[in-house]
Amino acid sequence: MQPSTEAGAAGLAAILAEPQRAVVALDFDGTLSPIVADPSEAYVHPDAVPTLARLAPHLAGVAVITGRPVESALELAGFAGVTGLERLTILGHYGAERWDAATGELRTPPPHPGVLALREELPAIVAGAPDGVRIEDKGAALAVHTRRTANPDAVLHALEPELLSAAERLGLAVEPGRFVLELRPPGTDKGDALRAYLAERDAASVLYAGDDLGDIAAFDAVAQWRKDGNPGLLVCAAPTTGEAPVTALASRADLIVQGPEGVVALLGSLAERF
Ligand SMILES: O=P(O)(O)OC[C@H]1O[C@H](O[C@H]2O[C@H](CO)[C@@H](O)[C@H](O)[C@H]2O)[C@H](O)[C@@H](O)[C@@H]1O
Repeated sequence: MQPSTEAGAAGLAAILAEPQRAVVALDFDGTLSPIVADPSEAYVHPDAVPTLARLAPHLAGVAVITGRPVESALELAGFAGVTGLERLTILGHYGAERWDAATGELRTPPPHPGVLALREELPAIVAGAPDGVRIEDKGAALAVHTRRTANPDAVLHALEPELLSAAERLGLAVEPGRFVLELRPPGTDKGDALRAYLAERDAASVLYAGDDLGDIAAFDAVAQWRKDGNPGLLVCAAPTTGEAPVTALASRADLIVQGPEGVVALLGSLAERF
């Protein structure tokens, strides 16, 4: 798998030349985990964990940067206690939460009062919505999903004004995604999470792979990292559901792969080079 851009080729070359200074950072849903109708029924690609376990020991670190709570990613993927993943970090809730395999320590933010209030209000907001609308209670955030409705785009669009107004009133950030609108505490995004992780690992190169709107901030962080003279590789995991890829990712990616299958194949091809 060859990057289609010079910058991407330089990023890949740097990762291969000095893997012990490279960070691989990955989104979860749509990137390691195939998109399914019900978030609670998500699963990781069957080869994802073994492939990461082969790759990670050669690297400065591997981070899963996700909108999910850490515990959800841990439970769905079974990352804990896997030999080879001792240097894995999960940055959940867009970086507000953190778990390190090395210590098993989970750091969670205090509850945001806006989320506590929204939890009470949200059932009334979605009460008149068509069948198939689901509230996902993520603990530190709440998301409204429309994938299971007859017209997911239109239903999300119709719910948007009331959700945006609740977010503004309660001091929450709005995080759009694939047939989902999430209301969450402000203050961090995947770009902030990635920048901090790269600095902490003293990384000299980075590969970031993502598929959804929440990953744009991480793409921005890698773009800035490259402007600062550091090599990086941007990978877009194109949806395998028939949905269009996120333009802001696909148009800037050095490499476009097909969903988690393609991401895992890429990671496997890297592992084989070390
Ligand atoms: O940052 P991510 O790891 O990509 O998480 C973003 C959101 O992903 C999940 O929703 C998405 O995946 C679901 C399961 O495949 C799918 O049903 C839904 O339509 C997608 O939007 C998750 O449920 C959210 O909490 C995450 O914020």
